[in-house]
Amino acid sequence: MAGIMSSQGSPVKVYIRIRPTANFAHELIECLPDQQTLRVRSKKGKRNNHQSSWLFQLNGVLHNVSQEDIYDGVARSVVLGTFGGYNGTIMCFGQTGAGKTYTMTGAAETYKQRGIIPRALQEVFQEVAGRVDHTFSVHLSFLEIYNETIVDLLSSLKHGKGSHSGVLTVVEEPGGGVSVKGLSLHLVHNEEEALNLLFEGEMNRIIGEHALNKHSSRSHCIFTVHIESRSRTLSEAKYITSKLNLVDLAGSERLSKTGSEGQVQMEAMYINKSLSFLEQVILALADSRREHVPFRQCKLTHALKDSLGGNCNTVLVANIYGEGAQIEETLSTLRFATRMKCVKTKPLINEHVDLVLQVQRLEKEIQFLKEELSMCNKLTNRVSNEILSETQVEEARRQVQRYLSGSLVEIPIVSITQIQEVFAQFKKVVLEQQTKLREELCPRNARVEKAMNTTPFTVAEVQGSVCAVGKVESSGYGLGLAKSSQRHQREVSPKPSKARKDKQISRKEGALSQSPVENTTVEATQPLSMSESDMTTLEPQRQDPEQPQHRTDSPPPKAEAFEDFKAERGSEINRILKENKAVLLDRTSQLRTLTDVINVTKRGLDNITYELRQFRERRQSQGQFVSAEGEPVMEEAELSLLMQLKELKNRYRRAYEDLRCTKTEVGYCQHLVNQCRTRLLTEFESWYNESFLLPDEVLSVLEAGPVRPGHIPVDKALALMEDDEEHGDTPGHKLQADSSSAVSFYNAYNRTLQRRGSRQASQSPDSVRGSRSKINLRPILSVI
Ligand SMILES: Nc1ncnc2c1ncn2[C@@H]1O[C@H](COP(=O)(O)OP(=O)(O)OP(=O)(O)O)[C@@H](O)[C@H]1O
Repeated sequence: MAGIMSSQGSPVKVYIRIRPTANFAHELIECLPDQQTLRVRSKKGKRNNHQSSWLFQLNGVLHNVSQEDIYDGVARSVVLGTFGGYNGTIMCFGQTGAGKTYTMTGAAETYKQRGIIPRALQEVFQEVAGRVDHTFSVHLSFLEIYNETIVDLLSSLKHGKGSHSGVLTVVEEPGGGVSVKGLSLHLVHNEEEALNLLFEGEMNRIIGEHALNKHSSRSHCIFTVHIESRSRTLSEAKYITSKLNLVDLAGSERLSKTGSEGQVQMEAMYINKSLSFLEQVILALADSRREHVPFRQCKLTHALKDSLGGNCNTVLVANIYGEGAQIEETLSTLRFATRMKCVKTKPLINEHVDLVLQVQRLEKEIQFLKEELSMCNKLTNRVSNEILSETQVEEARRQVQRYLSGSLVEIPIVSITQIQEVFAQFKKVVLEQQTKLREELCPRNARVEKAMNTTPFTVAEVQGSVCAVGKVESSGYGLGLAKSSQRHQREVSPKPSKARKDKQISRKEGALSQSPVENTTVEATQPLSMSESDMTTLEPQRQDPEQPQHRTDSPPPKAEAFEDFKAERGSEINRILKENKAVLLDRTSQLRTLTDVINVTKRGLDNITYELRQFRERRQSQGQFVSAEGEPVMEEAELSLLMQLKELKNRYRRAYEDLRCTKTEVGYCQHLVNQCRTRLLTEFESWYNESFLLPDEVLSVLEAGPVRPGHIPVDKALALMEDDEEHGDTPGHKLQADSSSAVSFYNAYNRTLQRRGSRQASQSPDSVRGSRSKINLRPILSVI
């Protein structure tokens, strides 16, 4: 048993209660105004020659005091002390008939005159009902010591625990206390049950009749209330117990006065003897020099051992007569009371540890520590042989879902395998979200994609099937060149492009003045791939006055040709590009707006958090208001801030989610724009080369092969011509002979370029530069 000492030692409190009488001896007994001192004078002074009067100072002199006031003034604090874990003893001592039983039990006939015991029982159960944070168990026992024998006054009742049929004996307990072995303990749940037991025990008491008292108690009685309380809120295994001993001692008597005979006389002898031992014990306890206290001399002193010299709050009520006839016994009682006042007890809280609960708690802790250790080992060694069951996997999935939805604050870590599963579940969710997002985005960009898909320049087409030369695609814009016959027909088309017109004029002029070979030579000396300076200036190619006349057959300036291309041949891809750019612009602007919203919301969140922190700090320094229900009370302003914070957090989350989606859209649109831009440039280049740079001979060879003219770099195509000339063969013959292998070569070459081009297109528009030919596309890029 653990104990907490309330003080170094507290003296026993002693009160005097005077039995009311019509013949109060005012000349002998005087209650002084302090209500704590009693002056007693000796009758005629014949026995106490040296001193005719005595002053007895006690804790209170109670004269003409009601039963209620006696309880409040004498007993109440002791009763309440038991709920703090302190044992308490209230004891009535005095001459026979002086009012001990009246004080302790009261007059059974009148409710108003009920004594300390019934009032204490009422108080106990009121407290039990009021202390909802604790559970209580209340047991009662009731014994009498009659002729030096301990009798269980409740042994006739069933359901008492601890009783046995043998002799009841006082036994010492390990903590220094005492208990009565074999005494029955009765669990009671309410005041009524407790009073029933009290009355039952009272009925079993031995009552005798003599001259001074018709209903004289012939025994010492100890009514004990045993209280055990456990906290409902604290899960600790600790609990407290306490005992309230309510002792009604048998009255001292002078046989000459009581006129007792026979049985009653013998009882009186036992009573007087035990009271005499009690006096000796009190003398010993009051004398600090005494080492030995003779508690064991009789059953009464032994049973009262811890009430007198132990850890109790002890109160003694000394009952006296107010009549002159009993002054000798009154003096004797007052002397006993004065000695009792010198006795000190050491009240302790009776705190215990519930061993069963303690073991359970420790087992739980050991289990927890084992798990923690195992986790630690796993983390350190990175070892995990565990395989999760389906239920565990499902649990991990549910935890991740709840965590993402916000209904779970954190996912408890159980094992490495569980952590891995949780990550796997997170990955699953992310992938699902990605797919969903893509599906959501697709309809928005379907229009653009559809347009892209309808155009002929798909990767599959480039890499796989190749259109016949001169074949014009059925949908979208045409690509490649028409057969030379058709080309000539185009010359008379109602609206020839400017570039085409230049080319036609130039070709016509060349045809008049130059042989095909010369013409080819001129073409070869002219830069086939535009130099950087050419493209940077974007100036139309001026004819050098020093150069021969045939130089007039020069291609139109690229920038100009590009404008023509966009207006005609490349109009469809150009339109798509424009649309994509518009969508991109729109999404970028949305992104900017959302970023602004997020930044503003974040600033708002920071401000409110700062203000809330100030509120909290102020509250900590000034104290927390608490409502009647014990709930912390918040100021209206702080509450409003909290609501705002919640709202802002929601807004922030929504905006962030939108931002994420819009960012993805922007990335996607940017990709489409890049793709269109690259394609426009690539096709322009092919068209330009074929329209203005490749000689008709090469074109005619290409027309016959499986590759489209636009897919062969112009310098390579011309190189074919040069090779043929070097070998002295007729160009037409040689080209036709070698065309299949050359075209295969360039076809493959072209595919590689296309693959690289499409890769670069998805990266950046600039990276397209130089991928297909040496033509610098930067100026055109800057235009589009
Ligand atoms: N303060 C009091 N007010 C009214 N009646 C009292 C008071 N004290 C005692 N009496 C009455 O005196 C009578 C004797 O009292 P009581 O039985 O309590 O004495 P006692 O000290 O217990 O005697 P005993 O030691 O013989 O048992 C009873 O009838 C009781 O009602």
